[in-house]
Amino acid sequence: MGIGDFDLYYRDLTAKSFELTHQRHLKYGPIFRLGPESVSICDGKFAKEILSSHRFRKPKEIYSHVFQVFLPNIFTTADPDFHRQRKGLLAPVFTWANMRRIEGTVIETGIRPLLAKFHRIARANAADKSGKPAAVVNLYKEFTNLTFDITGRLTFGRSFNIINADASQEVFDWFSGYFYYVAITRIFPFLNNRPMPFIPPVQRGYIGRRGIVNLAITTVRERLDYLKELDHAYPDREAAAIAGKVPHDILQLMIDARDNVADTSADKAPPNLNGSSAGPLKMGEGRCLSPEELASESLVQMVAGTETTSSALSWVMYALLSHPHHYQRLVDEVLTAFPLPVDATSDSVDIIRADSIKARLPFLGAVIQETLRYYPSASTSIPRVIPEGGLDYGDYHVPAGYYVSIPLYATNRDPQLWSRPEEFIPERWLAPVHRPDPDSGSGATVMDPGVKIGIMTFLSGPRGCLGRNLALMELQLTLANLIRQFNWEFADPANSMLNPVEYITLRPESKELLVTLTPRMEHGHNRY
Ligand code: HEM
Repeated sequence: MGIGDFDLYYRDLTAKSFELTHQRHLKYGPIFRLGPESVSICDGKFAKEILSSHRFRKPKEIYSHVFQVFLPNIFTTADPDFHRQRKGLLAPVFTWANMRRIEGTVIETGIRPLLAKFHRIARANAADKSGKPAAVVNLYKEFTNLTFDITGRLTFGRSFNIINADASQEVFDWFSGYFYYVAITRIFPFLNNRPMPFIPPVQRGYIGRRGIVNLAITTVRERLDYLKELDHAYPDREAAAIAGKVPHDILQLMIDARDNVADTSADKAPPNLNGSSAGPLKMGEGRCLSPEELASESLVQMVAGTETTSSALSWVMYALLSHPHHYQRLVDEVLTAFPLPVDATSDSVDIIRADSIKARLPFLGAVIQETLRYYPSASTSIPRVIPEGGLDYGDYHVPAGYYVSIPLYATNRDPQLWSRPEEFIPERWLAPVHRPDPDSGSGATVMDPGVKIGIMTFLSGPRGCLGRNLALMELQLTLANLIRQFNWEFADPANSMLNPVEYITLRPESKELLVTLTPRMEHGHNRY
């Protein structure tokens, strides 16, 4: 272990690595040495070049540790051929057209139950002696439960129903145990992969990992058995779909996905869960994912897609409530575009859909983008291995084999790309803003260069986020509908400041975003 490693652990332990790296870039410029064999580069345009191809590979040991719960998968692989093939199969699953297909599932599993729960809470409050429907909830926790239920339903084919659960669910404990385990075994690798009954948190993580792997395998098996039965009952899949028997979720889209390359050799056909070959694929069908590969991809989506999205939801609400004029502008936009019918009741009010939200709520889009810039859910530094020939940046040459890290939080606040980067300004996404010229003191009114280049929050290039469209759809649906149906305020305005900390994702240190909700229908005809 070198001095650089101590620095790395120090930064990890503070949970403020994102902020420390940002401060160092402001002090030392766009490049500095991060460790004995690694550099950090904060330069949006250059980062895009690095990420535009597979030349700068993922360091296998770092990625497999966190994201390889089971088999190598799209997230953990460092092999360009494996990745190209897997992304070729999975990227079409996450197109907007497919998001529309699964939107109903997202609404029924997550958005509607959450709205109903908030109405229930308000109704219960109104029934007590205060008579007021306003009620306090911890939005951070509610959003964690929401995205857990949605991703679980989409990738495991079943809702864990945590939104409505009174007690913690076993599966939720498995995942949280696993996340904690990953954090500990990263610092103490010798604890990895073995039962540790005398160290309860490690043992919990060990059990958690076994639990989620078994669950993923069982889920895929059950779905494949179900589809076999369907094939017996209906002449073809289209007839089954018309009868409403084909599930609308990501698991199904992954099962149906084929790559463009026809592969007729038996030895390349995917093995089944018992390890034997599933037999040759039919000509022209292309390769599909084996059951084990499906289980592995479902798992990594669960790991990569829940806390990232719930963190983004919490930070949007926090940013809005900390900037009441932005909040008010958004409320006006939502209620003008989608007024509540005067006789609306909590049960009858419709849910606004993603296409209408995108078309009619531009300020919401800007607020989401600005929050993803300002509080990137994955605020960490993204490491890549420098290929043969080394890396030239300005006057510097960094040798092959070193790591280059791209700090997402710092790049999203790079003054070269964003005017007044430390301010939360959603308007920058809609219209030119004043960019002061540091030399002349004057300036110009132009679009921020960062708007054109784009935020780094989902990364970019071939290794960019697979679930970006899904995350954006979840954000739009949740925020538009929550803001339309309820008014939101900090529960304790005098103590509302949150301290962001980084534990893989950026979250409030307290794990709390305490807010008061008041149903808007209360002011019309409908009452509790
Ligand atoms: C606001 C929410 C999200 C954010 C900020 C986010 C961010 C990111 C980032 C920064 C990466 C690159 C990581 C790296 O290379 O180290 C990534 C990759 C990935 N994300 Fe997301 N993500 C989000 C939601 C999701 C969702 C909902 C899913 C799926 C259900 C998902 C699945 C993945 C996968 C599979 C990869 C690996 C892609 C590849 O290597 O080709 N993410 N995400």
